[in-house]
Amino acid sequence: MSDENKTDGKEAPRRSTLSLKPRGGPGTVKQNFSHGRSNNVVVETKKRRIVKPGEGKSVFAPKTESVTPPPPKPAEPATTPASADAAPAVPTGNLSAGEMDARARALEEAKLREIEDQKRAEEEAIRRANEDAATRKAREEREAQEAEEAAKREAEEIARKAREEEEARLAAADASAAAAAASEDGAPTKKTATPINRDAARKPEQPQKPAARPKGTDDRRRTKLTLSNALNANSERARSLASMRRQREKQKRGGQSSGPREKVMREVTVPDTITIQELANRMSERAVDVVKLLMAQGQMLKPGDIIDSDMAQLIAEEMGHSVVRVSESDVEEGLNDTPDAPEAMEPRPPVVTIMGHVDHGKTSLLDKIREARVADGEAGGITQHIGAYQIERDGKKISFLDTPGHEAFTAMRARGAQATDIAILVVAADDSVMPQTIESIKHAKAAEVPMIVAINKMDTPGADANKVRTELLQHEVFVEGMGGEILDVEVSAKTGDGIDNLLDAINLQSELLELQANPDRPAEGIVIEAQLDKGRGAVATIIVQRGTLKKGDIVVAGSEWGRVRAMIDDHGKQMEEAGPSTPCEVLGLSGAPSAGDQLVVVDSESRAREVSDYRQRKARELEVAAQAGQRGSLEQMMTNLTEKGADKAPFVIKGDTQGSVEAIRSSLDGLGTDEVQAQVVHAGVGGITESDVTLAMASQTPIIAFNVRANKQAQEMAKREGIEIRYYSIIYDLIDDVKNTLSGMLAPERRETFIGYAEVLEIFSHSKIGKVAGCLVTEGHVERGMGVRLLRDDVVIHEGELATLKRFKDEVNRVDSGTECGMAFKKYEDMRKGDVIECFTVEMIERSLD
Ligand SMILES: Nc1nc2c(ncn2[C@@H]2O[C@H](COP(=O)(O)OP(=O)(O)OP(=O)(O)O)[C@@H](O)[C@H]2O)c(=O)[nH]1
Repeated sequence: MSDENKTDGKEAPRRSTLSLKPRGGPGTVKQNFSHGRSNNVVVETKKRRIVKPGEGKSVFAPKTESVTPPPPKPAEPATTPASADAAPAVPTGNLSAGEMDARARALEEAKLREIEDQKRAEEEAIRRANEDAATRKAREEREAQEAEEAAKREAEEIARKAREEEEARLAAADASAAAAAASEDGAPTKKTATPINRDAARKPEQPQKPAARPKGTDDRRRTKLTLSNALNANSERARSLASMRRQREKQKRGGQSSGPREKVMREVTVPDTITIQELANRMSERAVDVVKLLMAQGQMLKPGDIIDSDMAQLIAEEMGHSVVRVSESDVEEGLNDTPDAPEAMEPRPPVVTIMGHVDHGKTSLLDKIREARVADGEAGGITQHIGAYQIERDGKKISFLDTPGHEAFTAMRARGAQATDIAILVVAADDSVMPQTIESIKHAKAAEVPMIVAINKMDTPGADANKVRTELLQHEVFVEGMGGEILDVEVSAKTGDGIDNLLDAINLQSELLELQANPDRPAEGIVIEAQLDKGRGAVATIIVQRGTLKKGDIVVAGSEWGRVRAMIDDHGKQMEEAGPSTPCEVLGLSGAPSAGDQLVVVDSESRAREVSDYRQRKARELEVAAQAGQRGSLEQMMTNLTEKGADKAPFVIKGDTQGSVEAIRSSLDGLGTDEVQAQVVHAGVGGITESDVTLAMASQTPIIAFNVRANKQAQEMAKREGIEIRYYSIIYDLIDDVKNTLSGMLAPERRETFIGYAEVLEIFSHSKIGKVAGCLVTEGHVERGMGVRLLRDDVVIHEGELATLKRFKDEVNRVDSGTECGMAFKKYEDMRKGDVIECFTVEMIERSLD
């Protein structure tokens, strides 16, 4: 495609890029397409607009003006007129050759100048780059300061202008007011006043613009950031938009945090223990500041370390905050400390505990009172659980607690005494005062409950009630018959004689006590016994102490809680509610509480859960602390050291009730000696499960099962792993068995028996045996194979065995007193004339725990 074909016959001269080809006339271009079609396109040429010197700047003018430094300016007129001269030629569309040359020269010069400028800028950049950081920083600071000062000046200027304009406006207003007054006289005044007024009204708007816009806005508009601009030391460096924004942000922030930040004093809630980090958070302080403070006090702690409330309080107060101390135990507040109004109190039945030595007839007596045959159903005929019953006689109720008499149940007796109003001390008339009688007296006295002495088995031939009374005196129990105040009644549980007298005595005593309780309040009681029943879950035997326990109540018992699902009386009947002094079984607890725990009714499940959680946590902490104590405390370490020699027989105990487990545990503890000890690895209530077997496996211990059985899986696992499960239903058998095990572990006793003395008369040397002592047996006899000691001046020099015992030249087994013999020691030859040889035997005797 060529332009010659397209143009209308005229020959277009070939020109360079800067051609002065006639412009302004429309031309046509013919477009040929591959498929033969062609198209004529009209090409319109637009004229370039050349600005005259007077009207504005030439095309090159801005460049020369902004880039060219002042000195070369004189050269400018040469260039500018040239371009200006060329300008008038433009409208015609033709430039002369002279004009062309002038323009080319001007262009050339401009290019040269630009190159020079660039060079200078580069040199300046290098110089700046070489400038050390300190100088640069100083310069930047200076510049910033200058910028600040300039801003200040500008602001002052604006303020001044605004003031002046305000004044002018006021003056104008006055003038217009005057003009208005004058206008009433003639129109000309109005004419003169109007322009002033308009001017004054318009003018204040102008300075408001820069005032509204912060300093730098103008700069931003005015100056474009070019390299030469930026590097020109004379020109003020323009701020970038981002820099402006940053500065504004900084000012905003600075405005907020201007001056020393005011510290916020907080009320810090401090619990029993808290980590440093948490305390810092609650104070809104930095943990590092707290650590620093502690460091200054000589305490090297980390943010994650736990500190107690005292230390936390010190820190918080030191940092200027106030402290509110809360204790976790606060959750227990108000649980059972609400007093009852005297007018709400009503008489309540007495709770009577029957105590005494084993087999003195406690259960039989209670049985007679209840007319039920409880004693028949007991394993081995002994009470192993606490029983709680209520009887009604002549319209008066009496609640009874039967406690076991066996020595193992000390804790249970103590608890019985504590939960009771009156203690009945049963003493068999044919057996008199026995160890557990004495212990029961102590419990009753410790619990400060009045006693009634029931002298039982009065039907037996050897019964001697007075002997009982006299013996009781020794234990400071002064019965009525002996001039004291304690009621005593002679009874026979077998015949029923004296039972009425006993019940009368109980009623009399309870009247004296004036027992009262408020039945119209949420119930509180004490757990007498608790067990895990396979079908019924956790079952707690309780005695209500005040208030009335109802089915559906939400209760907390120790660390367990639950909704009372059912209540069962001592006859196995369901109850809807249980008033003060009523014994009952409670079903529905989350687990078996401990005997002696308080049972309290609470208003909501959340409250119950809160208290239960707190108590469980506390129990765990205690356990951990105890374990930590075992590991870490010096006292414990010393104990461990002294106990190191003792062999331990570990056991896992599972029992039917809390009380029996407790009893077994304390009995086993009591069996230990300095040499052997029973160690209870785990003790719990309920049947044996796989986890018990796992525990037993870990320490290779047998499992002691008291009145409980292993489930199928546990049985199989125990069989597979070779873990022995020993089943018992009588506590005597259990204790005897453990005793035997411990006895088996006792090291046999070494018993030495003296046989005879022989005096060394002479020392001979034998070629085969070595040194042989010629002796005379002075006492007893000496025997081959026995132990011998060499004594010199009654001091043992050597102990060993005889290598030879000769009579003349023959080896003999025994040499009697008054006979001479030759004796040699095994591996010892330093015998001397005058030494004495002691002969003895050693026996190893098996021992047992008594
Ligand atoms: N002759 C006679 N025997 C009695 C009398 N009271 C109890 N016994 C017998 O004494 C034995 C022990 O009686 P328990 O009632 O089991 O004695 P306990 O004090 O309850 O014993 P533990 O529950 O083991 O503390 C039983 O064989 C009774 O038959 C009594 O008044 N007269």
